[in-house]
Amino acid sequence: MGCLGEGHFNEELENGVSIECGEVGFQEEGNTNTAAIEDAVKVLLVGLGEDINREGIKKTPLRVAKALREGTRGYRQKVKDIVEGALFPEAGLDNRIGQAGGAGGLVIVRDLDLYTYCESCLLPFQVKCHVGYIPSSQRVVGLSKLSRVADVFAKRLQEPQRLANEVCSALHQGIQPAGVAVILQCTHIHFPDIESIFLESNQQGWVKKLVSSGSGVFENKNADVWADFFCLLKFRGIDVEKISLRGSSDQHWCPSLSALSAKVSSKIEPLDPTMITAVSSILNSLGEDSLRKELSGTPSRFVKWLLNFQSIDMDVKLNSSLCGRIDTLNINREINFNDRQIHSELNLPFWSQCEHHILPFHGVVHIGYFLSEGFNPIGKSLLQSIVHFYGFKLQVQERLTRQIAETISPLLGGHVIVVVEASHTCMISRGIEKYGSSTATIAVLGCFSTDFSARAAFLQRVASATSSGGQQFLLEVEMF
Ligand SMILES: Nc1nc2c(ncn2[C@@H]2O[C@H](COP(=O)(O)OP(=O)(O)OP(=O)(O)O)[C@@H](O)[C@H]2O)c(=O)[nH]1
Ligand SMILES: [Zn+2]
Repeated sequence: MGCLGEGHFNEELENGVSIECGEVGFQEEGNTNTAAIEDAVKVLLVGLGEDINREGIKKTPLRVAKALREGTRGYRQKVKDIVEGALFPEAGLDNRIGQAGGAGGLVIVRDLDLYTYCESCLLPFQVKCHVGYIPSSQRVVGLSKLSRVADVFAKRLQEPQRLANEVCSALHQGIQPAGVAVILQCTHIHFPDIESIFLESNQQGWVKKLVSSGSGVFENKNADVWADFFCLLKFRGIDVEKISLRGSSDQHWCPSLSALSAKVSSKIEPLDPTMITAVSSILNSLGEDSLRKELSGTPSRFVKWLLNFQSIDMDVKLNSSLCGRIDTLNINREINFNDRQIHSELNLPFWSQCEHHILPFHGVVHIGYFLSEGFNPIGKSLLQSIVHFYGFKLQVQERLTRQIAETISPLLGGHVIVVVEASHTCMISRGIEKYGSSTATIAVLGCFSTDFSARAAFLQRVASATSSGGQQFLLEVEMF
């Protein structure tokens, strides 16, 4: 496949793996590309109707440019340099029948967490990577290099099967083993259906795809050695035996290509051509060819995704919902503290876009309130609309939490608690790369701000409805 030594640029690498070329010109080229991406991001922000001098997003173009350069650094890395210096002699079996050590003993590294950019929509997708190889010629490779090589190809615009093939092929060429096997469990964010999302909230979830690639003795999909690989994965609770080793024939791994998404997106066309040109110029600045077949629709798909967060239509929807609501309610009545019933609506999904990095963050909102006398409970669909209204914007989580609380508070008499739980792609796919991390924020208004027991009662209700985390914590405390 010609992956070994492949790279569009040979500049100094961000992860310090290899410095192929110390020429000053490459640094300058990097700066020029970063500046070009910044300019393009400004065009996108303006297209979304944002004020690019607003405090929260002033630095966003630079952050996005840095994130994209970092997320595609694989174009500037060379596999050869990574592997070559880390091949170590290791004995095989001495005059016995069998395979072991540097001559035939299967080695696998499991659960490598990677992030890569989807070439169809430019959103990051998560990859759990398992790599195996069978050493030959009495030599083994440094374990970390399996991960580093996988990362070289993850840090490019990718599609799952191609990523698996490229990692497999590059390792095979670099190590020259008896065979290499790669299994990837890929998880792509789902695209919200912005039109119907107000009607049904069942828009959570992920698109998952499992792919594999094998070389040498792993080329035969029925080889016993694959069974060994699967069993070693099972030790970690990973059951991939049912995967089609011939590769999935799913037409649309990326939700942006699905029929539903196309239908939804068609409703927010026509797209601003300057935004599309801006995304094309970003692709070129990253070292890609925006005319490459697989990338030809990517700029418009990315712009369509972004326009979800313009939320013009939803202003009207929310205002009409709220006006209708406020007309039928009395405002400023005291809460009946004798009846301490906390009304709650848990797990309302939301989608948002981090205004610092223009990357998705999404999760659920839990709302609790005391109903003041003379007020009526708010139905789930109105709460969900409010959540979506403040979600579909360039946001930060604290502001989202506050805005939801402030909006529903006058509709209920002022005693409201709102908890937002979210995964931030910018915390996971880039920068600090805290896989599995999530963020929770709380806003408390009225008596929830002073009455600890009311707060605790609501939070306990959320804990028992959503996970067993609370119990685990108690057990840990008892151990001390
Ligand atoms: N408070 C808050 N911070 C957020 C939210 N979303 C993203 N961020 C943070 O915004 C900050 C931006 O920090 P900067 O130092 O300007 O940008 P950066 O260099 O990309 O930061 P790193 O993420 O640390 O690499 C980061 O710490 C992000 O984690 C959010 O909803 N709320
Ligand atoms: Zn995609």
